[in-house]
Amino acid sequence: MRVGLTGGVASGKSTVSAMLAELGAVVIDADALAREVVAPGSDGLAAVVDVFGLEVLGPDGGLDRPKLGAIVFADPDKRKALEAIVHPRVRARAAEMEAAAPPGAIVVHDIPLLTETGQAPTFDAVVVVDVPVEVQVDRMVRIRGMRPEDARARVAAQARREDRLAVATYVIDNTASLEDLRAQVEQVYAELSERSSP
Ligand SMILES: CC(C)(COP(=O)(O)OP(=O)(O)OC[C@H]1O[C@@H](n2cnc3c(N)ncnc32)[C@H](O)[C@@H]1O)[C@@H](O)C(=O)NCCC(=O)NCCS
Ligand SMILES: Nc1ncnc2c1ncn2[C@@H]1O[C@H](COP(=O)(O)OP(=O)(O)OP(=O)(O)O)[C@@H](O)[C@H]1O
Repeated sequence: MRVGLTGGVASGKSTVSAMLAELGAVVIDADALAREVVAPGSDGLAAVVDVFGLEVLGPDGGLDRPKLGAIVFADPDKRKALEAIVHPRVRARAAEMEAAAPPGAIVVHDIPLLTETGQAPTFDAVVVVDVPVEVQVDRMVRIRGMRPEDARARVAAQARREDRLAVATYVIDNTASLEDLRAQVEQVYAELSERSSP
């Protein structure tokens, strides 16, 4: 069974993914793959340097992610240019990882831009982690130390909350405690397990 997991930035996708993995799901994390495909020495990094120049490299030769983030979250055309490099490579790696999953596994694809990229219909079920924008911004500022304007720029680069909710099979509300979140994740996992082996 193939499950898409999405949510806005800092909504709690990674936290939910970790809980699903503990319960037995095979999780494929698009953000992690997006880092892997531009690792030092990769053709992805060479392609990024071709488009954005050597100034997006740090002193160690790796990608200066905060610097590239400041560029692409201020300019939609530049963001699209970066996505055109990263997304095809992420999808190829995700397909390889899915092919290597054990038969019968519940495979969860954690994809921040699942709604934006129109991938919802390709999954058997879509789980959306939902919080209001103010909670997203608060977590980015308070926990990650981002400037409020940078946090809002990231939110603005993503689908609206109602567009994500429109593609959800299951909605997980992550405005309360982690215990409350875990209880909802367990419930969703039980329902996915039932659907995958009725
Ligand atoms: C711009 C980059 C270098 C900034 O790196 P940084 O380490 O600060 O952020 P990280 O990659 O950990 O992403 C954190 C979150 O930002 C949001 N985000 C990332 N890229 C995008 C994007 N293109 N559009 C909207 N939101 C995005 C997502 O919610 C993601 O979960 C990086 O996000 C990137 O390479 N983005 C383009 C690839 C992409 O679209 N990734 C997202 C899913 S594959
Ligand atoms: N219910 C909660 N209560 C308090 N803090 C939470 C809760 N859920 C998640 N967090 C914290 O909020 C931050 C964002 O969560 P997480 O990293 O899981 O989000 P994400 O959606 O994966 O983010 P990104 O889009 O940047 O990849 C983390 O520091 C996490 O520990």
